[in-house]
Amino acid sequence: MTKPKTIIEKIWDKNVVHEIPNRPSLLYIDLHLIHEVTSPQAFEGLRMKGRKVRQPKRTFATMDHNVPTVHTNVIKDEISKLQMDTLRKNCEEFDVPLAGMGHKHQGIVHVIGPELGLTQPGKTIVCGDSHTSTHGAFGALAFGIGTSEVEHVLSTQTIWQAKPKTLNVKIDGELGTGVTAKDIVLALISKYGVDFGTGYVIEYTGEAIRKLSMEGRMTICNMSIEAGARAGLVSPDQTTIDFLEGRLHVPSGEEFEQAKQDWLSLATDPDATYDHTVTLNASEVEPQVTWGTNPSQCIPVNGYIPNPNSKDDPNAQQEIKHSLEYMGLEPDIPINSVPIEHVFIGSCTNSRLEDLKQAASVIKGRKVSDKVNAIVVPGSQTVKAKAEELGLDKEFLEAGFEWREPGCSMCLAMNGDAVPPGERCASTSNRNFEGRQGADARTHLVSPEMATAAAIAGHFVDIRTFV
Ligand SMILES: CC(C)[C@H](C(=O)O)[C@@H](O)C(=O)O
Ligand code: SF4
Repeated sequence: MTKPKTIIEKIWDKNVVHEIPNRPSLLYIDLHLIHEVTSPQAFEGLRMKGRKVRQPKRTFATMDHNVPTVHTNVIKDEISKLQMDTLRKNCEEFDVPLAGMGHKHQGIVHVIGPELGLTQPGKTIVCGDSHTSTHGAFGALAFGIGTSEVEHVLSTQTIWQAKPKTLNVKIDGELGTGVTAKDIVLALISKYGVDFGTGYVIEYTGEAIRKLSMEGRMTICNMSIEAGARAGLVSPDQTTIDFLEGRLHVPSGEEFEQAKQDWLSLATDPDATYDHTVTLNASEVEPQVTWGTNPSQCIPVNGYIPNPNSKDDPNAQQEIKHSLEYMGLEPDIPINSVPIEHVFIGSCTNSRLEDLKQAASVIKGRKVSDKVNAIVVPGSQTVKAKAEELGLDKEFLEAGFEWREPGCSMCLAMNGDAVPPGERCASTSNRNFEGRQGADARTHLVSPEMATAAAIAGHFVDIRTFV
């Protein structure tokens, strides 16, 4: 009998093209996603060496980080404009398909890959972007790469990669009402820290993961990188198949039936073992809010801002002190008493149709507080169009939210959508680092439901009692 394998090992074995003992292996890449920020030098490198893109059909580009989210054709920022113009020129010259600004499939790279069915189980997927881990939700081995590696993949369709260790993150139990995939991943990082995944590829297992929609699985895999992991994935099952069936780049008819069997056979074998396992009980997870400047500095919504003196270790004390200072927070106060000035619903973590539906469902005829600026930024043109078909745009607009064009937007403020210095934002994105949403901006990561509730109340509020 063959040795039982995890999905990670199965994909690895299928895609390795060359192995050298004790050295990284050469891995074949099935899909290379591209955006405007990390690709210009890579294409320039090809040009200088007189090379072509090896597999243009396995390459797909979009524009996301720099696109304006207000309706305009004019990009004021010189660098943004240059990056976008350069991507367009490069895609034309090298024959790479592009869903650029104005294209009906444009959107955040990690939203459109799955949406168009480019992301499929068993694929190795890379992109010059750390949140490429999102695609792992489909049972793909998907990870971020640097710009020099982007050039390597463009010219060879391969990458040198050390075989990863495997980490089983087992999440059993049932999620309570109002508690979401976002709360699971924040609680996980809060429990185990921002580096428990270092050196590993995570497989998320357990009954709570099985019950999640593909959108919820994407939210969790998206933040694998915030736990230090190279990638995070979920073994494919019927939920995966149902999501993919009928999508633009997914085969149909007989071919789909065959693909389905292949995909399901990739799931981790029952007796496979991992290098390490950690667990979380979903029934104990409460709605989460980050209070600090990394995603592990996180507490349940009814919790209190930590006091540095609660720690014995001087380094831990200093870390809390520093974060509190940046965040302008006093220790020991309830987080739900903290007023906010901004709400951002968007990013590759939480800007899919399901996220927007869930965020809108909290409104119930109420209005955004007059002290809060709240924006909703759909993850893609497709999400935007579908949301508008459902009338979600009107619900948000009537409540006092702004309804914007798709892109990364206030997740990292590269396109000019920024939180002003010293102001506070409840954000559905994945990073609360210093300066992330603008110079001296203060970010609190939450779920889409919690973001809407905060927009209406003007401060954090427990979604479970906000009826
Ligand atoms: C700009 C890009 C390289 C960056 C990343 O790699 O993640 C961005 O998407 C982010 O989220 O910080
Ligand atoms: S939405 Fe944010 S996290 Fe995602 S790719 Fe864009 S900038 Fe990075």
